[in-house]
Amino acid sequence: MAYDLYVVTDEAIGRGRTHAELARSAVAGGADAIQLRDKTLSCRDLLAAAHEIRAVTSAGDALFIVNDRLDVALAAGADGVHLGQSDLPLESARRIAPPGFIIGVSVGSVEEAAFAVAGGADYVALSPVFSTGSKEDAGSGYGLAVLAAIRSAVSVPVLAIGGIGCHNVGEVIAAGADGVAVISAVVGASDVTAAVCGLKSLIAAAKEGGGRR
Ligand SMILES: Cc1ncc(COP(=O)(O)OP(=O)(O)O)c(N)n1
Ligand SMILES: Cc1nc(C(=O)O)sc1CCOP(=O)(O)O
Ligand SMILES: [Mg+2]
Repeated sequence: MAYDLYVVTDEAIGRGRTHAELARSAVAGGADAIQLRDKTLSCRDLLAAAHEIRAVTSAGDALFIVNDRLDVALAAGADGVHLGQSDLPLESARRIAPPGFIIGVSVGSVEEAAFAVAGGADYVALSPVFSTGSKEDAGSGYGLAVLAAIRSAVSVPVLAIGGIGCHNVGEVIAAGADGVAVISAVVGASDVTAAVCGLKSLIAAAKEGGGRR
């Protein structure tokens, strides 16, 4: 599973574009994964958006992950779900999910990362690595040293999210991230496809330069 660039959709900063429109443009630019994240929609409307993104990601060979909602992820045939520390416990989700279903977990420390991996997480995401305005309760960033420590401690893909853009993605990869998850750097851009292309190029260069996977 390649997670180089994982785009999280957000209509609130998407310049009037829908989740599906944002996903379509991001996949066109080469996004490896799309996450549907929306705390405002009804379950029915979230499922409708999920079905649309499932169609877009299947056509474009990108992974489709749903934030928080395992029920919606399963109903839409998504590839996985992303769970935070206060969401459905990983153990409970794994008991319900089918074999091969991807479960990603937000972590803020080596300890949380090790616990998530021991519980069967398929990837972990340092959340946040830098401070961000895209999530009110994200808190200040944990930083690159914690990212490097998590990379050294676990065997699953390690992502980072929070305040990542063209200006700092290289150092995030150099610090050990296998990939990055972004919102505003892509969905806040006037040209989503070009923003994805730019980030993908920077990630590839950083991995090539640092001999990373
Ligand atoms: C890839 C990725 N990493 C972290 C998060 C944050 O998830 P969570 O801690 O559950 O917070 P909310 O996104 O639910 O507000 C994420 N969504 N995706
Ligand atoms: C969805 C999310 N979760 C975070 C966490 O720390 O748990 S930070 C974040 C938002 C990331 O947006 P941007 O790429 O615009 O900084
Ligand atoms: Mg959550």
